[in-house]
Amino acid sequence: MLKSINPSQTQAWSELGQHAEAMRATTIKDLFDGDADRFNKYSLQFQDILFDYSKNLINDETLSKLLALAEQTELKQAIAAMFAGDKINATENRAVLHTALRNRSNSEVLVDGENVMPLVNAELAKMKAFCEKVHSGAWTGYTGKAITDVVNIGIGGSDLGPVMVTESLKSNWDKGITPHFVSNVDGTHIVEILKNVDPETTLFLIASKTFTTQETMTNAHSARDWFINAAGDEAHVAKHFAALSTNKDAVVDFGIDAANMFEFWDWVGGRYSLWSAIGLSIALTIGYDRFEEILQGAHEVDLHLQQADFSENVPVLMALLGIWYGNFFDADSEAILPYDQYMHRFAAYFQQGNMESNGKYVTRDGDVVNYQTGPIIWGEPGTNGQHAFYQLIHQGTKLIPCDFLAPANSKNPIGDHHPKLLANFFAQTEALAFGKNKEQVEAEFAAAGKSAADVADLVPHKVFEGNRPTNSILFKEMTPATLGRLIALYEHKIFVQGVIWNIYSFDQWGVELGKQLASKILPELDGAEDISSHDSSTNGLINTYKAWRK
Ligand SMILES: O=P(O)(O)OC[C@H]1O[C@@H](O)[C@@H](O)[C@@H](O)[C@@H]1O
Repeated sequence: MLKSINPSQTQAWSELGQHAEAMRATTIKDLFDGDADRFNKYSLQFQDILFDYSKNLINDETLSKLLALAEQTELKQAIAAMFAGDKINATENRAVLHTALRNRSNSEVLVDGENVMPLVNAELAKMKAFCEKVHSGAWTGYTGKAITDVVNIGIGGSDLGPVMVTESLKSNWDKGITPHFVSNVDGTHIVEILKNVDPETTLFLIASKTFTTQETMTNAHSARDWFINAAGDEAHVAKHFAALSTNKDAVVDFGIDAANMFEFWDWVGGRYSLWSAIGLSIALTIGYDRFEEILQGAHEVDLHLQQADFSENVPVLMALLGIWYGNFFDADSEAILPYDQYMHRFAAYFQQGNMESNGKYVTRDGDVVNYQTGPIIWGEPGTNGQHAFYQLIHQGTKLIPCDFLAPANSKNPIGDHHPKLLANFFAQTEALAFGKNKEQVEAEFAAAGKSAADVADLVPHKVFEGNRPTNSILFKEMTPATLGRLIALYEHKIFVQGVIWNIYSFDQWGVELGKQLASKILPELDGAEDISSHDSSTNGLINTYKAWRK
């Protein structure tokens, strides 16, 4: 159990409040003007990743107060508790040990007195053996052909991680397997995927921690019906369906052989599960060895979180910077902007990671918080975002701290695409920080031969205030290990913030009410009679749907 400490009642919090007032009087530009060494001071290199946080509205005093907040909210103890297998997910009475899944040192990790590493290692060995069989062609479909397509059926944490990782590592798809992902209960999703795969060469992975999720079970049954219809015999299911789950009974009830089940455990949260059997679609697509490299990269970050001084601890700094803007400057969202087309689902992945983890309004004591918790996360790959929503980041009325991410080396280095891409990354962070003031705008007009009087009306529209904070995360190139590191950095940022905000980051009760109401409404959609059991809006929507449906 983590101790409940109200961060807003710490000394550091009140000092940060006063300090934020003082910092409003300065700008990022002033801070750079006053310190030629600012980049060296406020950037860190972790393995092949450069984390530059110098373009933030912070100075040494800010950092020392933020670090004091981490200390006063007992972050160090919380980190130790998580890695030790304490049941820090108290509302579900569970340990939080996605870190054990990637514990490449194989040191003992105890849950209820039992070392879980033998379980983890056995499941990894099973995944490895399965990948080898599929890749070598030893595992065949019902007509003796090798598998060419894998369809992962899952939603939320059983979908977003595998989608994001396989897309990010698309340059490593060299095993002859094409992955597909079905998540939405909208029949369109599965129907469109099934149009492109051949039952003889397709393997379905039913990915669900609980194996009860409505969307996944509905899609899994439709896939099974489609398959049996083509194969003509239920006995062939064994060669084409595997399950990734914690719920063996439900897997067997569904008709999947227990031998084709890849297991994980209740101490793995759904949105932290890509490191587990849920990652099987990843391992099948890029190869098991590369999957292990992802685990290795993440493991390095796990060690870094535990061992590095907080002043040099990348995830801790990322978390503290988020708290600085969210709690002391009222920022309510953060943008994640990867300048890497392969990372196009990275922001979507961390939408779940952040918003399901830290979208909580009660403290660990059950009291309503008196401060902001988890930010809204959003983002699209650069440069597309530049031509869509950056206008608001540059000149809107909202403060939006942004993370810019990019590989120094492209997997597709054609022509001058990559220098152009990176020039945009660098230019955007520069423009956001330093802007363009009135004098600069006027000077530009003057240089173009325009008189001050003629352009006076236009000038305010062309001024960029600047002072928009960004982090820059530059890495050498996208490799499985690098991706593992990047994901783990963001995961731990979320954890650190949850500790400081005194909330439970590893439950997700907020998704339950909608599920309950949907199962109540579903039978009401049968038949033609009008419904009157809800409020007038819900009744009106249901009854209009019934009247309109063909
Ligand atoms: O993996 P299963 O159990 O199908 O859950 C899938 C998803 O369900 C949602 O309701 C959330 O709770 C997510 O955290 C979870 O990842």
